[in-house]
Amino acid sequence: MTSTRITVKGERPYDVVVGTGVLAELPGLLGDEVRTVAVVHPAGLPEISRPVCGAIESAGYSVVALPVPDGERAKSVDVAAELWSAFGRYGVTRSDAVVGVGGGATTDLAGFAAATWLRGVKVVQVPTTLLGMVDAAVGGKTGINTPEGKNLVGSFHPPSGVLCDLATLVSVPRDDYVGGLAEVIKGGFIADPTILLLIEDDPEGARLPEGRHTRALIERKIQVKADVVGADLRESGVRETLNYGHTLAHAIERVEDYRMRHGEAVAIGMVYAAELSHLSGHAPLSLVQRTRDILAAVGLPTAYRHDAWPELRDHMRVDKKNRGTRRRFVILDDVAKVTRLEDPPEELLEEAYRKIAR
Ligand SMILES: NC(=O)c1ccc[n+]([C@@H]2O[C@H](COP(=O)([O-])OP(=O)(O)OC[C@H]3O[C@@H](n4cnc5c(N)ncnc54)[C@H](O)[C@@H]3O)[C@@H](O)[C@H]2O)c1
Ligand SMILES: O=C(O)C(=O)C[C@@H](O)[C@H](O)[C@H](O)COP(=O)(O)O
Ligand SMILES: [Zn+2]
Repeated sequence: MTSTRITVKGERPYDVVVGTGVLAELPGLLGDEVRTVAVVHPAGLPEISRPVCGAIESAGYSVVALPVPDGERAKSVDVAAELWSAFGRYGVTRSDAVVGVGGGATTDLAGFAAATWLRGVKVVQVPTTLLGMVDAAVGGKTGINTPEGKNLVGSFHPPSGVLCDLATLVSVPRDDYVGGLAEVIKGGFIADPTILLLIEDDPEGARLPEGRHTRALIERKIQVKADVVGADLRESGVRETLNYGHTLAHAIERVEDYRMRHGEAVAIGMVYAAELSHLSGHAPLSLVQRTRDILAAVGLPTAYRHDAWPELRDHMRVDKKNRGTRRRFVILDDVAKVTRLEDPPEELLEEAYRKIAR
């Protein structure tokens, strides 16, 4: 299988490499100056970290494998502090590097640890879930959660490269894989309508790493993300579009104490954002229906608890897109036509919630 390279532009451009056998590129990305490489990986998945450590070791680097808790539990200040201690103990210097291997939670944490250690060391990301490949590992947004909310502490720290080994996707649990489809579908709604057509053509296949359109979907979504973050790394404009559906999603994740998958929360959040787009007079009703249909077709949720609104409304107040007391939402005029809803009235927000409540 040949590899595809998608370049992310910016101050220091880098490539996202998609294919199999892509770990061969690791030494080239680490370069000659690096001596010690800290490999951050989920503790329970030695089979995905072992080949990465092997590729680094056999290229002559000194490898420090640093296991972290699985999934979202890794994104805490305590786990970040453990990594800082380990970096200190093993002598990770400014000319060394961190490699993040795992799902989006692990790459967010690894990126954050790399961004903050010695004020920033090199990081290479090796995402091993669909969501990690098409979204989390690309674009340099790193972060951890705090008791107040999702990703509230973090930094923009682009990787030197992203290696997506498609073979790793076969062991991803089905629900985690499908969760990643929410971010793929988001890419369709905000920028690339072909993504929606490919999923609508074969929703069953979209749920599988070996699906007919899987590779095209992965590459197209990475291209959407690369285009956006290449133009606006620090989210001063167009990057906000990647947050479509996330205002409610992050509030749901917080209410669920991070036990709901990010992708599932994003799916519900996108139905809410579509309802908001329609109720505010921006998008046609057909956009709301299409959102529900495509998400349901791949098995993603489209509704949430009817009694959760007061809690969700409060959590949405800490969203990063807000400015002072002014609340801001990413909404659509139509597919691939993104706009913002500035300070909508409380009643409108609640009315949109009623449409997705069950
Ligand atoms: N930084 C960004 O721009 C960005 C973008 C989107 C999402 N995110 C973040 O990404 C996270 C969600 O990522 P996710 O969906 O990958 O979840 P995750 O990292 O929790 O991974 C899901 C599960 O799959 C397991 N896993 C990973 N690779 C595997 C493999 N190859 N085989 C078997 N199991 C494997 C993980 O250990 C975990 O249990 C959230 O924290 C979200 O906030 C960040
Ligand atoms: O890369 C971005 O920018 C995104 O918004 C992508 C989102 O899918 C991702 O979940 C991101 O972590 C959310 O960012 P946040 O700044 O709202 O925490
Ligand atoms: Zn997301």
